[in-house]
Amino acid sequence: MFELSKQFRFEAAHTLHRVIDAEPSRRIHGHSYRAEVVIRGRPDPVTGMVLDLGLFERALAGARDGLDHRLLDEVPDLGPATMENLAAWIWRRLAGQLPGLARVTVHRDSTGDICTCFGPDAGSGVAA
Ligand SMILES: Nc1nc2c(c(=O)[nH]1)N=C([C@H](O)[C@H](O)COP(=O)(O)OP(=O)(O)OP(=O)(O)O)CN2
Ligand SMILES: [Zn+2]
Repeated sequence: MFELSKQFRFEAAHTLHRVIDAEPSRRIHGHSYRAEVVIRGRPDPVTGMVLDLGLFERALAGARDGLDHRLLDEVPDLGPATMENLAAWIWRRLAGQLPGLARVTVHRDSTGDICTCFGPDAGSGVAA
């Protein structure tokens, strides 16, 4: 069994309702995100590939386009623009296109924040 992964970066703005740091979080502000997508499978005996990385990249491009340079509050079906919901949104977006999808991890490198989604029921309050 193999794991094959690919990453993409996106820049996005959001607001959040929080108990702490409430006022600055409510204002529109931006973050740099990095998403890592992992699929699990066995290499095809003819091609030697779990999945052609070019096809992998094409699938990720659609998800990236839905998030990059967006106001995340306005992204359909995302819900509150947390890292948890971003990981779940990317999962839902890719699940139909990437057989063997195993996990989606969203990183905010500037603050060391990392969130991993392992399946479709991981979102909060948004129907899968
Ligand atoms: N469980 C979660 N908690 C928080 C999330 C989240 O997605 N899941 N997100 C936030 C906010 O995005 C918040 O803006 C992060 O705030 P903070 O850690 O203070 O980092 P900065 O805004 O200072 O980050 P910079 O990129 O350095 O500006 C909070 N909690
Ligand atoms: Zn934020």
